[in-house]
Amino acid sequence: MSEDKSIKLFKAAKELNIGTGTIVDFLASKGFKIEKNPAAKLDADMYEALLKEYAVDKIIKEEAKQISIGKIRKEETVPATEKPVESRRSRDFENEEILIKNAGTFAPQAEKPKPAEPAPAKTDERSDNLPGVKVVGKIDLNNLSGKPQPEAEKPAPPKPEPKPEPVKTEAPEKPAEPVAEAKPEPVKTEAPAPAPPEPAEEANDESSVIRAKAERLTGPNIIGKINLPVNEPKRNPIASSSNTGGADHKRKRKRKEGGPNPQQGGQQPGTPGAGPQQGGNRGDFRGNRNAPGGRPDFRGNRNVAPGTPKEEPSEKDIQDQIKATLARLSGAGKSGKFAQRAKFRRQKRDDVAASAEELAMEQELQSKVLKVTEFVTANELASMMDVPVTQIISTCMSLGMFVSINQRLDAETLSIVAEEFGYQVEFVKPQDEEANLEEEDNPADLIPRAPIVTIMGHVDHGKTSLLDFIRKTNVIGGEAGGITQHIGAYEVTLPDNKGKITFLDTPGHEAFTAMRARGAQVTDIVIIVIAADDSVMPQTREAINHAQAAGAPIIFAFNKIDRPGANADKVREQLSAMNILVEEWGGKYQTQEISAKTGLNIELLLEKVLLEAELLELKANPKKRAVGTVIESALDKGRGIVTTILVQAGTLRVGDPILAGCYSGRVKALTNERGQRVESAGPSTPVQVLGMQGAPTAGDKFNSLESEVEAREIANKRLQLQREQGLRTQKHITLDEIGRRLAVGNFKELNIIVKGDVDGSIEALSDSLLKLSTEQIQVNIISKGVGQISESDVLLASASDAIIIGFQVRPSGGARKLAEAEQIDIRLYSIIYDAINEIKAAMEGMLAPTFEEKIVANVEIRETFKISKVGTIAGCMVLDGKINRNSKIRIVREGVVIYTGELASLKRFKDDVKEVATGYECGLNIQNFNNIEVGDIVEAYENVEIKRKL
Ligand SMILES: Nc1nc2c(ncn2[C@@H]2O[C@H](COP(=O)(O)OP(=O)(O)OP(=O)(O)O)[C@@H](O)[C@H]2O)c(=O)[nH]1
Repeated sequence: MSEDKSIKLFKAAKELNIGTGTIVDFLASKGFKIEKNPAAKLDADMYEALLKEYAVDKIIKEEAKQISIGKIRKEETVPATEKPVESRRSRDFENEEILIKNAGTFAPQAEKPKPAEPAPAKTDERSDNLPGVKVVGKIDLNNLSGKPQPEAEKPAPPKPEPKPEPVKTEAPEKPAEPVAEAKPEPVKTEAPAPAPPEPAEEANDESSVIRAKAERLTGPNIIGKINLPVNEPKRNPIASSSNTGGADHKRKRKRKEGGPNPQQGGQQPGTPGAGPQQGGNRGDFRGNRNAPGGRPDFRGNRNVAPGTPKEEPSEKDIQDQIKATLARLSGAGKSGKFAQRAKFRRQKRDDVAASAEELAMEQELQSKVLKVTEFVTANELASMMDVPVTQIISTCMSLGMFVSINQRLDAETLSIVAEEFGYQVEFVKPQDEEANLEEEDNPADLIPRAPIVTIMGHVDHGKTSLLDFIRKTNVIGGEAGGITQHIGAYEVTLPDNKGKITFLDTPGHEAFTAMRARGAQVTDIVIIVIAADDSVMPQTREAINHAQAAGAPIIFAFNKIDRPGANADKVREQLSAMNILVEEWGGKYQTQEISAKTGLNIELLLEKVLLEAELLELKANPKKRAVGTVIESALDKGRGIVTTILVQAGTLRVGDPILAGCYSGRVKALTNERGQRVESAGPSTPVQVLGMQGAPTAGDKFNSLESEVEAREIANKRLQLQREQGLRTQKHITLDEIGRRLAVGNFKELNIIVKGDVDGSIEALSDSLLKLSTEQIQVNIISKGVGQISESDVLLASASDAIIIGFQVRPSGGARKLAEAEQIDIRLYSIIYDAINEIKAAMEGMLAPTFEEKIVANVEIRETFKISKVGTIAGCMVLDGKINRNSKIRIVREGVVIYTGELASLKRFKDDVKEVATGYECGLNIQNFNNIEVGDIVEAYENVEIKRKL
């Protein structure tokens, strides 16, 4: 391998427009030994052999670049070229798919090379056919990049070509137009490129060789200016997958990618159908970035990417970059990916001064996955994808949506639009972004914590009694009085320092099912109360399901065993029928027979809870910033928003900045369930917090943060998202839904604004109201919140035709006046069921009434008289009821209705009367009906309006 005459494998590949794998294979078949390393050098013999074999490919490539199709045609050139073209074409068919894909853009160059690549046998034919063409060989593919490359010239010793790159750029564009005119067969499109190959000089000789087919290459040629192949990385992996001896497809791909890379890069992104401009733009964009980069290197093994500005990357560079690129492409595990990225960047820094940052950005941009939260605006999406926002808007229009620049798009639209531009969308929830809110635990800091217990069960089975009993009787060492405050959770200490248990005081009312479900999520252990004098009821099953879904161990408390009819075994049996086997029967579920009323065995029950907790090995780290769950939040007259939270880990202290749901704040004061001020609250401690700036929802995660500013920022972000989501989910109904409603007819909506004192009640009330929705009336809760009914609530109600329901809250003075002025209905309640019932009644009032037929009288016909011009007159007796002159009537003869109509007259003696009551005689005749007979019954009826019930 002499220094000067030798040429590196990748350069030869580039020059000859074939894959390195192909070269290695070919050389091996000719008895040459060469490594697969792209940096391996070929000696003169090898290169000559290659040249001989693959001259055609080279020529094709050159032709593609330099042909100005129009001229060529004029000059003719058909004869010589035709043959080769055909042979190529036939080969091309195999690659058709691939070619077609590229056709849109760089087809000309890329395709041409492919045909040549296939089987070695074919290449032979070509070389035979194209002896004259060989002259072309001298053209440097390197020039494609637009810069004359000295190296390129060197490598092509046989025919050094002075041709500069500019030729290439021009060539592609020109051909485009001619193609359109040319209108050769579609298949040939690719062929044309090869034909026109040579530069000016060669053109003369080759002109004969060139075929009209060149036309096809036209349109897409935008390529010319692009330096780097954008998609190369993707292709590369594919190409690389095919090793040296690979099948034809593989080679073909390689060629496409390898040879024409610079241009292809630009085109690839765009699908064939896509506007060439777009594709080209992107290509350029990326191309530039990638140019220096690892992509070419990635190929390293087989094809070194053409047009790499870098000089001879070292082995190590190549290997590193291959790894980095592979990692990027495979989207492998984050850590790996990041590590690779970092490495990749570092290398760049060394190799290409000042390009490190650019590279990082490039990589971000290369990534085809957009991480977005739902509802990014059209403009943001456009900038993320680096396309003009107008394109986003027009894409949306094509989807039938008219969006403005700043309009936020929902998840579905985002996905569709991004896909349209070749991107994938990954939705990131704000929580995900904030995953680091909680500090990591150091195992050494973990200490046991009290279990958190929820009591569930069917209505009236004794949950409240049990909670009350525990609350009242468990008094911490000597303190008088039990737990007086109801804050949604409380902690009890068992006598003799047996331990502590935290109870979630979730009511068992049906309307609170939603809350209970949440309760189960923070709950470690569930006590399910079943009245022993009753049986397993629907809500018992529901409770069991909730607990099992939450993966919480269950302890059954068979309550009311003080009652005579109590039969705990019957309940055990029913449980076993549900596949729940209690301990006494060999199962795993602990049970305890208790009486919540007398307090019997409750201590034993609590000990079993502790036992269960012991098995769970509940631990938490009290040393970190507090993390917990909101149990309840309420508006307190003197204190503002009072939030009960359950600290699950860490310690909450007065002064801590806090974040819960969409609200932030700073702990002003902490109080326990006894109303006592405390300075801090550790794991498993329920505590009331003053200082939140808004009322979070029960079940929201609670965090204490380092800075209040950070908390506020996150809260604002969440609030914004929530508002947007609320807006979106509120009033938007689908066309289908509208259609369905129209079909139902008389569809009505009842918009309600719910305000209340306690978050839990608001939730429960809202849920219950929503459940009132029927086919005819849709209930919408357009707003709900803790606090006084404000003027803005009234304005909202006015704007959306809503009524306002206040649960344990009152309107402000201003709101009251405004409501009067706006005629907004404000209803105030203290009992959830009252609210529900009244709304239900109101909804019934909204329903169009139905009419029911009511028979008001039966009249027997005793005599008939026929009077000319008047018709048949009947003498009758009112058997029952009262017949009215305006009543509708039916004639019933022997039990069969023979006519339905109206009275023409109703008389008592000779006088017209309005009505005749039971037991009186009367005369009547019937409109348009004279066929009445003695013995017929005239049945008078009315349609009575019946109010509909829901
Ligand atoms: N005899 C007897 N009565 C009990 C016992 N436990 C509860 N009760 C009675 O059963 C009724 C219902 O008890 P609650 O504690 O209100 O039942 P609950 O499950 O909380 O009912 P909801 O709150 O409506 O879901 C009350 O009248 C209690 O006095 C008990 O152990 N023995």
